[in-house]
Amino acid sequence: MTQQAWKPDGGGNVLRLNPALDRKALAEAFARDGFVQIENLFPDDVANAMEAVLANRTPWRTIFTDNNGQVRKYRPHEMAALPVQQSQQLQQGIFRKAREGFAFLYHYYPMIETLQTGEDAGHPLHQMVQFLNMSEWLDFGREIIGCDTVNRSDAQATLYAPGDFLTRHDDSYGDVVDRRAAFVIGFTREWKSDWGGQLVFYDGDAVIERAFQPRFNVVTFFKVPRWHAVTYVAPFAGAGRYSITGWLDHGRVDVPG
Ligand SMILES: O=C(O)CCC(=O)C(=O)O
Ligand SMILES: [Fe+2]
Repeated sequence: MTQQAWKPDGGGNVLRLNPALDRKALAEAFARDGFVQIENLFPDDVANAMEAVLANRTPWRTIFTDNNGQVRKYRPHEMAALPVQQSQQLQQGIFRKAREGFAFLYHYYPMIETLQTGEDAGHPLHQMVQFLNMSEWLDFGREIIGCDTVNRSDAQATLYAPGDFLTRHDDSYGDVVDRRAAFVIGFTREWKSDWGGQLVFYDGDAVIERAFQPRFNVVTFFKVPRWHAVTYVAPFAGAGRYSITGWLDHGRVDVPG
């Protein structure tokens, strides 16, 4: 598969990784700790273009668990059309579920699904998800996580806006796709720790092992299953938390090339 020029803003950015990453050292860190954080993942021009796409050109949808734990998805116009009373009821249901256990509310863009259906044809995130399924990324991921059999990136773009969260879970997803590692590629600049939105690792329910601040052009790989969460983004947060998140797994490769 040849790599196409990536032109989110009429420029000629070609999606590619920073060639200077010390893969061997990063793989050693992952093998030792079960996670690794990698700065400067993409060259600056790619990271900047990606940030512009996420901040300005992505038709974010809303996804959440309702009071029965059912996943609900809304497109922007559907969210906007909800009567105030109904949206307040939904909000209360989300809170009730989150109080008890697993629940979430965030914004997302399903890159694979829209690529398959032809929706938003030509959107730059489609090239991103194709890149995440090309050998440059898959070879890199296989080397970092020390698993040479993973054959797919399942991925989506996410925005955690003020009020968004994802409670504690472990990313296990049955045996069908056999996820080996999660990745979170951050495109968030100048975040303050008080704004929440940290990726947190837990030991059981009680001990916080580690918390990662949203950052720009930094990827976090972690071995799954592992208990983790995205903490509530404060109502006073001054920015959105933008990421490309996904898993390296053994799924059927169904991303059109
Ligand atoms: O955005 C993150 O930091 C993690 C997201 C996550 O855990 C998930 O989508 O399963
Ligand atoms: Fe997760």
